[in-house]
Amino acid sequence: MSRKMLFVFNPLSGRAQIRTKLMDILDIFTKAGYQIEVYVTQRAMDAKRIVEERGAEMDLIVGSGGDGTLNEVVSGVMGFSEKPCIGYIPAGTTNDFAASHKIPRNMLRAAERIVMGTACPVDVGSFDERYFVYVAAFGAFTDVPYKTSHELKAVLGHPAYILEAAKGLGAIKAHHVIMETETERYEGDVLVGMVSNANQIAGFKGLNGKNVRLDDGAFEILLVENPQNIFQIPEVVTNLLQNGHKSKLVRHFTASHVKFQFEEPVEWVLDGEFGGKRTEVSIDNLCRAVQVMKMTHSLPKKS
Ligand SMILES: Nc1ncnc2c1ncn2[C@@H]1O[C@H](COP(=O)(O)OP(=O)(O)OP(=O)(O)O)[C@@H](O)[C@H]1O
Repeated sequence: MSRKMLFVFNPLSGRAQIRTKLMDILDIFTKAGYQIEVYVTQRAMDAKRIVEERGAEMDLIVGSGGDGTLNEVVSGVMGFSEKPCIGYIPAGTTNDFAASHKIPRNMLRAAERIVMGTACPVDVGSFDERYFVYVAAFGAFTDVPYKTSHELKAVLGHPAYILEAAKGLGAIKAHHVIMETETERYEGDVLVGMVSNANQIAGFKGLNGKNVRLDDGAFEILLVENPQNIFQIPEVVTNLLQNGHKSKLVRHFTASHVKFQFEEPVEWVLDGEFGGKRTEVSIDNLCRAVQVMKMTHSLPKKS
């Protein structure tokens, strides 16, 4: 009997390249013996809804789009007691999740790896009643991915983020934060905070350490403290972009559970999408909560 697949994709993600790849992707899945049900998302939260409605019957759920679409697919399966495996074909602008998990950006190669791959456990973050697959963040520039228009991303790709970030330069402000993990307490004024399970965030590799384990039940937490004067800014930037260079203003923690408190509601971003405003939030690492299809051995290069 053929296996059932739900294939959900965002037609607008990134540069909308799915339009020229769709036939070949479906061909790869069909040849691998899948009976495919296809859904084209029409708006935000559509991917999560369709996964909740149809996912329980499936052997495999494949999502294609940016990190926001993957977030919805994963959020959709979290309610199932027996979760189907997930496959992911990156089609967004930065594709941080794919980079962290070594999923190829080439859509056809990613599709081949789904059908030939092995189900590998991956941690998921719970953020109150929501979920994230690689990062929950607040503060300066973290809103850039969802504030940048699809039209600009389609034309410029990643540089569209830099243009959007430049618009926000004048509005940077620090938040007074109390953070508690299972072992540590921190209080201070913070420009940017990131709770992540990733090797790449917003296109930057190694922000939260090198070779981060993605199935160990632990988050890497980064807090950038408010510089006392403008002369400290280059030091902070060097620390963030060059792994290994140390700055007292960049603090790193590791934890499975973390709670944040702020003096006023602060906007959070989950996997590049708006995550709501919170004065308090509780974040937990759900160790190995989902299985994602990945290649555990290398494929021969095609001529
Ligand atoms: N047909 C659609 N029209 C408008 N928005 C959509 C549509 N389908 C999905 N969405 C929403 O668009 C948002 C962003 O999608 P996604 O992350 O897949 O792509 P992207 O923004 O191009 O990628 P990236 O985050 O890498 O820039 C998600 O919240 C998703 O739910």
